[in-house]
Amino acid sequence: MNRELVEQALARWSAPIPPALRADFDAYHRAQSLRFLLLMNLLGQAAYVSYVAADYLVLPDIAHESARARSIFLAITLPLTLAAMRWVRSIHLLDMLLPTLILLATLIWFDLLARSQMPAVATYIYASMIFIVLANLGVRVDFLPALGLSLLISAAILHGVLRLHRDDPQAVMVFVLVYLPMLLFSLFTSWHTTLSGRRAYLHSVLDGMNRQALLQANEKLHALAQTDGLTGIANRRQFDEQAQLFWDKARQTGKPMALLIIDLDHFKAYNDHYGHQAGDDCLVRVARVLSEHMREGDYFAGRYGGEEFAVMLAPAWPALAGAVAQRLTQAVRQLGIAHAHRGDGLSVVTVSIGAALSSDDGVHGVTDLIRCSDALLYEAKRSGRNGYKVAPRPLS
Ligand SMILES: Nc1nc2c(ncn2[C@@H]2O[C@H](COP(=O)(O)OP(=O)(O)OP(=O)(O)O)[C@@H](O)[C@H]2O)c(=O)[nH]1
Repeated sequence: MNRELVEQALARWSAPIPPALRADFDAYHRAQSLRFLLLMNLLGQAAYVSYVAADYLVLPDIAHESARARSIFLAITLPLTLAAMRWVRSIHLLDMLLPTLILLATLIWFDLLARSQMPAVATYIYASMIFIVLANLGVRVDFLPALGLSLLISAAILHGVLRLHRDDPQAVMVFVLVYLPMLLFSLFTSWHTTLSGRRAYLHSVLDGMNRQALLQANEKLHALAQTDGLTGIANRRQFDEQAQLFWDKARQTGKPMALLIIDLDHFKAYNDHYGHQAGDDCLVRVARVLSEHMREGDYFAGRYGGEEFAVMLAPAWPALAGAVAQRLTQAVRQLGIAHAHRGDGLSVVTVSIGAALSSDDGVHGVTDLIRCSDALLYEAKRSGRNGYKVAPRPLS
């Protein structure tokens, strides 16, 4: 979703929901408002039924009829409400359930009042205000349909009042004067509630976008902090973390790990003759060989620093470490990167490797392992380069 669209919608006073977000808006409101709508409907029905007590007090002549009508009303609307809240997916329909039932309740109530001969009817009609207030307070999502239903409820109330005060226009006028502010107040409330609902939703979309962007930026930063900028493989920081993990696992499983330190041979001469940029390209190609060389098993390749790389594998034994070191030296040599100025008779870029194992004598931690690999690398260099040394038994 386009962030600008959401911001534009929020900038408009009516905060319209962009079409692309409507389905999500409905789902959001269903989750937010379903419980409220259910409670409002149940409370409304409970209040409607409880007015039977008032009828027995002030309109005893229609109290029985009222009790029957209200009971029938409840018998229909209660299961209907529960079923609608359970099965109806559309939050718009659920939102309109309460005003619709209130319209029905209004019609029934005025019909009952019209049958009563009690003088209290003239004042009791003012209780009808509760219908319009409740209808509008219960609205969460759609103001316009709520407005339509409010007008219908008001028409039903006015029709009932006119019927009861057929010969008393002054009483009708007083009722209307009292009723109108109540109607406007409750309409304002439902307009404000629905507008706030849209705004809250649009803000939640923006918050979600912000969180997502932050998450992505964090992931990117994390990757950058762990990756070597030149070669794209793991950097020293990540290598150190992984070395400790490899070490811990080796101790837990009792199976040794191997650490291979890989150093380019005569790389200073390469840089001096082919230039620093060519030196960088050479490092990138060697890094690719190391990182792509083995895909299965616990294998980890990183740039250790400068023209030095490191590879870890687990579990590892001297023979396996030797075999991997041999394959790696061979693979780099086979890249065939021309190096005519190394001065030892060879004419391509090669590497020397020192490989130590966690099971070697005197190795008690990652630092010892690195020290041993370094010492073996030094031996490999001294033995003429383009080769490897593995402890405890030199293989070449
Ligand atoms: N192009 C390039 N060169 C680098 C980079 N990091 C280190 N080097 C170079 O690698 C060279 C390493 O040189 P030395 O440590 O003298 O080792 P060597 O010439 O490879 O000799 P031996 O290791 O004994 O075979 C130096 O010239 C560094 O400048 C890098 O990121 N890019």
